[in-house]
Amino acid sequence: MVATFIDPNRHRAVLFDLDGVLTDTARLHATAWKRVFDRYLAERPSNPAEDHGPFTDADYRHHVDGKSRVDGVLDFLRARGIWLPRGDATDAPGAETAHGLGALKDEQFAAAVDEEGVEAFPDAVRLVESLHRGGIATAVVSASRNCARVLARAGLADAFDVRVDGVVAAELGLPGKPDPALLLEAARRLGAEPSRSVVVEDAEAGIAAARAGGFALVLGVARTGAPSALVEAGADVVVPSLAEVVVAASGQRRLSEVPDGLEHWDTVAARVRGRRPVLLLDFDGTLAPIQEDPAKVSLSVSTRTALQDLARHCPVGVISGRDLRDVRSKVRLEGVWCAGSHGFELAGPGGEPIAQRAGEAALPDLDAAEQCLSAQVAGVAGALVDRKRFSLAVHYRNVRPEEVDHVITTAQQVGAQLPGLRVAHGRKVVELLPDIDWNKGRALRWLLEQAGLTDPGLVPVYAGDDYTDEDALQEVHDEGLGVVVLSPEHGDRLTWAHVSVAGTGPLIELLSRLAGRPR
Ligand SMILES: O=P(O)(O)OC[C@H]1O[C@H](O[C@H]2O[C@H](CO)[C@@H](O)[C@H](O)[C@H]2O)[C@H](O)[C@@H](O)[C@@H]1O
Repeated sequence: MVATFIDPNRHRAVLFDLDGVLTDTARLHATAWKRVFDRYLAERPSNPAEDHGPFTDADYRHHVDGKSRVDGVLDFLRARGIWLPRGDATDAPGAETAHGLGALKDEQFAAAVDEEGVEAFPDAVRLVESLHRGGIATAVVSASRNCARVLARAGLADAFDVRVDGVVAAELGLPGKPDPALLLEAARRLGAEPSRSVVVEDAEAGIAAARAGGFALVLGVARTGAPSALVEAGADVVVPSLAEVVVAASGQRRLSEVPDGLEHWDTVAARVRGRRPVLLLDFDGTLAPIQEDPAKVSLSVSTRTALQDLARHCPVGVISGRDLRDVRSKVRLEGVWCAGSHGFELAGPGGEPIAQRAGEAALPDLDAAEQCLSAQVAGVAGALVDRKRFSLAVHYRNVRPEEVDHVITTAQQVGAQLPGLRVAHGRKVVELLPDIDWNKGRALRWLLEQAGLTDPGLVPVYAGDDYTDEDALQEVHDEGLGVVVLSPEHGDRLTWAHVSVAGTGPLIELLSRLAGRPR
């Protein structure tokens, strides 16, 4: 699972599907279709060449979702061996044509909207608001002729710069998804090239349309179903919720654009400006290379020797996702501060615990998540549930590829059900953490204050490799130096780091030069 960034430097517009992405109306559509098709198929004279079994969720996703009403009727019935005439818009609701059945479904959908109302998904509303703050244009693009009405019922009537829906499609004679015509029309109206626009979709037909239209980023949302169907349809990335989509800030860059710190020492020197460094370092993937078994990770002799030497010349701290006791037992260096559970627990250089109560309220939810996930993923070979005092990791590095989705989805669902927890992603790991405004960045600031290391003659330097390190890299972005340790697992994601290094060896070399202890 990859953190997903919308980047104002690259993306000019984001085009959203409506039902299931912005509003909770996909289930109203699915229910209305089911009523119409189940009744039609039950009343149709039996025929061995036709399948009259009930309409299923899979039928909705594969044949109907995202398409125009008429195309949905024709495509679904064709899959059941039934060819209906198309008819036209004058057909009465329930007439035995695609228009007739489509009109009947529309009556049922409209009644359901009136009876049940429409909710906008809060994660979608937050994303649209942050896109507007970031100066990125937005459109809603839907095959539905009910689009304006649904948006109004959800309180989103004025939330988008452009709307291209089933009404516009009929006026312009545009084909529905999976043809890209509606998306391309929306991009044209926004004045944004598809190659600089993002499409957010939950339907296979919509994903295929975005792919065919050459859009820069095709983002699938699998709020309930399995992400793999959307990946197969062509999504670049699939998220379980739009809360995982972040609008990048202007200080971030792609990993491929970050200069190597050893080759561009001038960049490092300009940030440090002769100040004494305070070295704050991530552990896994930074000080110790990634391994299949987290328990087998250790500092190499040369890294240990170099760190011990550094710790004698400048303040050093390790801020890890591991349990505090675990990371301390792996670091075992005199004079080094250690923070565990992504900064929710801290020990001073002599090992003395420093009270930090922020995560305590979440302990019952972490206990419940541990119990639940240990039971639910216990049967998956290679899955590992690792409880730390203030977080829970579900590792899938050693899980067979076809079972990875299941492990990720299960962990995310458990995290979403427990109000005290939030979900974060790391390298082949899903982490459940206390849902409070505390992270490695806040922990870094706290550590500097606890240790009395806020003197202007000091410069905080943070090095990390993973998504959870970005909070700390952001924290040092304005005043300090951020170093990202590259790995092939990253793709070309965004980072707050100023410079990169190619691995632990080059990192130690860079830190040693910084501390005036060149190796
Ligand atoms: O903040 P960190 O010190 O980087 O800790 C983050 C997680 O690191 C560990 O998992 C990662 O490293 C494992 C060993 O190389 C690897 O098998 C796994 O795939 C990685 O995600 C650790 O086990 C977790 O508890 C930490 O949260």
